[in-house]
Amino acid sequence: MAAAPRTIYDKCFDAHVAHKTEDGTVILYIDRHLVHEVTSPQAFEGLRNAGRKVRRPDCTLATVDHNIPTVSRKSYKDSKTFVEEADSRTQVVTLEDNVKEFGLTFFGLSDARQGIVHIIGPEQGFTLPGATIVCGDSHTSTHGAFGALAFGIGTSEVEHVLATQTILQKKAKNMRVQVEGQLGPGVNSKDIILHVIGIIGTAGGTGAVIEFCGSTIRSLSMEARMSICNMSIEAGARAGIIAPDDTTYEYIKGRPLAPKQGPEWDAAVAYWRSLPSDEGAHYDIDVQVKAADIPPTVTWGTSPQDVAPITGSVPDPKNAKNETQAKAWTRALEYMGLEANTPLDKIKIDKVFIGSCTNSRIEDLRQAASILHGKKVADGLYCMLVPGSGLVKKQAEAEGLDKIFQAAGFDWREAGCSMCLGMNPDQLQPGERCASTSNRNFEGRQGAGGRTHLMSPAMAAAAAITGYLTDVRKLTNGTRVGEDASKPEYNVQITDAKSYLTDKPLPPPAPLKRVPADTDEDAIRDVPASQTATAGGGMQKFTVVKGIAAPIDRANVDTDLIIPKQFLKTIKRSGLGSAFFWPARYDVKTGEPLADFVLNQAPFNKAQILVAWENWGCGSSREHAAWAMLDFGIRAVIAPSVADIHKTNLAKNGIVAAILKPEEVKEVMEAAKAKQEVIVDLEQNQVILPESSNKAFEFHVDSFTRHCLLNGLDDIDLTMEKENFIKSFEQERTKDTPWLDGFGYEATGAATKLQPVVDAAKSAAKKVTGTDW
Ligand SMILES: CC(C)[C@H](C(=O)O)[C@@H](O)C(=O)O
Ligand code: SF4
Repeated sequence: MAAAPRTIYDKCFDAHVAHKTEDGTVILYIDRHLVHEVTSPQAFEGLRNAGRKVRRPDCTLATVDHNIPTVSRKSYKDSKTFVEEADSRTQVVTLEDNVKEFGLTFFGLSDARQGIVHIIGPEQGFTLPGATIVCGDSHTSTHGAFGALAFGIGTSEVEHVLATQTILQKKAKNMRVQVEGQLGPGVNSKDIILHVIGIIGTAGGTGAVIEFCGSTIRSLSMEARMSICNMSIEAGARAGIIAPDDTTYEYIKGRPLAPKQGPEWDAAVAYWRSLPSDEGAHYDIDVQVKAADIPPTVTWGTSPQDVAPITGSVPDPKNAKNETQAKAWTRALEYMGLEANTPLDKIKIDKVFIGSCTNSRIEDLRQAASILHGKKVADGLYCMLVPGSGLVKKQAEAEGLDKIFQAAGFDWREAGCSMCLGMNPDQLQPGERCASTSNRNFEGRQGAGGRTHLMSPAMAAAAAITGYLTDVRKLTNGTRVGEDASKPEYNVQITDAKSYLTDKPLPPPAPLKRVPADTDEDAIRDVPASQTATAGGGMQKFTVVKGIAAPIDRANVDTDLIIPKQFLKTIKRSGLGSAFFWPARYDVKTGEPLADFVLNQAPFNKAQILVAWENWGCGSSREHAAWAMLDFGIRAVIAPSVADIHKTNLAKNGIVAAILKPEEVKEVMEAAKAKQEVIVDLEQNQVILPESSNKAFEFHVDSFTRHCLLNGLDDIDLTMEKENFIKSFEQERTKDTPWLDGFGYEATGAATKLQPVVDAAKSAAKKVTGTDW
């Protein structure tokens, strides 16, 4: 019998199964692991505490991006003196130490290849079709543009990948978003993805991998495709993926970490050509979009689904489809300082940010420059341009784009995440409004009290010129913007991105013996090592929890709200309870607790359970959200749906996500509001309302997660029990896809040489027995 047709997701997933248990839990082999400073310190600490090594340093690439200043690096000597903020410095220096100790390839602040983790992977050819790619960062979905299975993970999973080069997964649903036809003038890939999120909502892709296809997607460049997959996470999806084609291969060819030209390249391309979905493959969810229906799009509210055509107006809560939406819109309008029915192009802005892993590549910069050339930004506006990597910056300077931006009045910065989330000093002040090319418009995202409108680089450039949200078509007389690279409307020389990749690679870091605590290390870190050590893995058992449940009467609570960026700068897991729900719990300006917020009121300030509406924990992969909840005392969340990455993070920390039907959540919410106790019983798989005649609602937790929760098990140990499967998978991988093995950077003059694969067996973790799952 012929094999059933498969999607590209099915193929990538199936090709990486190292082991599968009866309940469908898979040990999925990971080909590529990207690491940054925010989500890795606790993972390395966990490895260190357990005496484990990094299993595949050759498949791991680290950089600093979130915390770093974007001011000129001319005076850079070392990070200890360059990064001024103490807690940011601690994270940067901790990663520098960790890459040395564990022997990983690292692009630090003195390296032109440093940049946002999702920019540098593709740039270096580290990102390849058919590969599994993870990073402790939700926008890992970006790499799906190459036909890779790429997704964000939490810090416990980062530790799992570092130790085992695998991750525990269950198969997701297949979803297809097909976009057909030609885009109108002034419309580009950012508009496509904002429009799609507007249609399906921020929970639309929950539990699914979205394949983007259709003639519109095929016609896009790799960089435009990356912007689309990047924001799949804003659509709630586990990953986004686009089948590779000649555009993909052309982009990859010649990059430092790509398979080398010759038989290796030919074999790789032959394999990649087998990846696109088979005719007749099954999709659980299908969405069709006409390119002609997509206008230049902006967001008006505090969720990426709050989108509208720039020709439209701020919506009126009176027209909301239900009460929950009306409440959410009212709240969003209040936060954004907007009146219902205001035309969008009458909204005045204070700042413009062009950057982020969504839109800081060379084509994004060219797009913005093609609008800005010969123009000036509006009076009183602060505008910043933050290239995605040192190499993007170099290329832009060679093309003269920096001159265009600077002449227009933009601040030309160094590479990093910058004001996308403001973990560094680049932030909005309370009440400031920003036209931004980033991906999240959550409350406080770009600075406490700041207001974000998401849009494309062309639209952000148009807003910079007028000082208002602006329809870019008005500035271009309806012509297509920056599309004909052979006849640029501005006087710059378009260059080839790959010519910037020929720098002499830096040597890989030499292994470092860890310095004893309380010597030099304490001086660097501001916090003595003795106070920063955290136990790796290890979680409390969960059987039954009975207690007060706090009613969080909101949908789409994002992890930026559960714990905002300023608390992510820790290298510990503990002590975050006071930061839990900070933006809602405290006055942004005075830091005083807000008496009317439920978690500040007795008895809810002692709640062990939360009840919320759909899509709890959407957005960022920060496991800090789970740590903050745990530290506050929360052991269970009851909701109609919980976002994928966050759900895993909860489980890794012994917190149960009890998913109930909306009408059941309604009853629990009412009981919670009445201050009645609620029981979450994992042994019986039931939520019980003891004060309502023991009314019970069934919930389901997959059997492996349930087993770990009931027994408080460390899943790294469990995975290492199956190490023989991982080893044989690695042997097969070396035979079938040899280009995925063993190349890091090695200083051999100007050339990059393949490095042998490390002996993974030697780094095997200690063995445990007596568990069976
Ligand atoms: C810091 C990191 C966990 C986070 C993410 O996962 O997305 C960040 O990149 C963000 O954009 O909020
Ligand atoms: S979304 Fe922003 S903060 Fe997160 S990785 Fe991308 S640029 Fe960095």
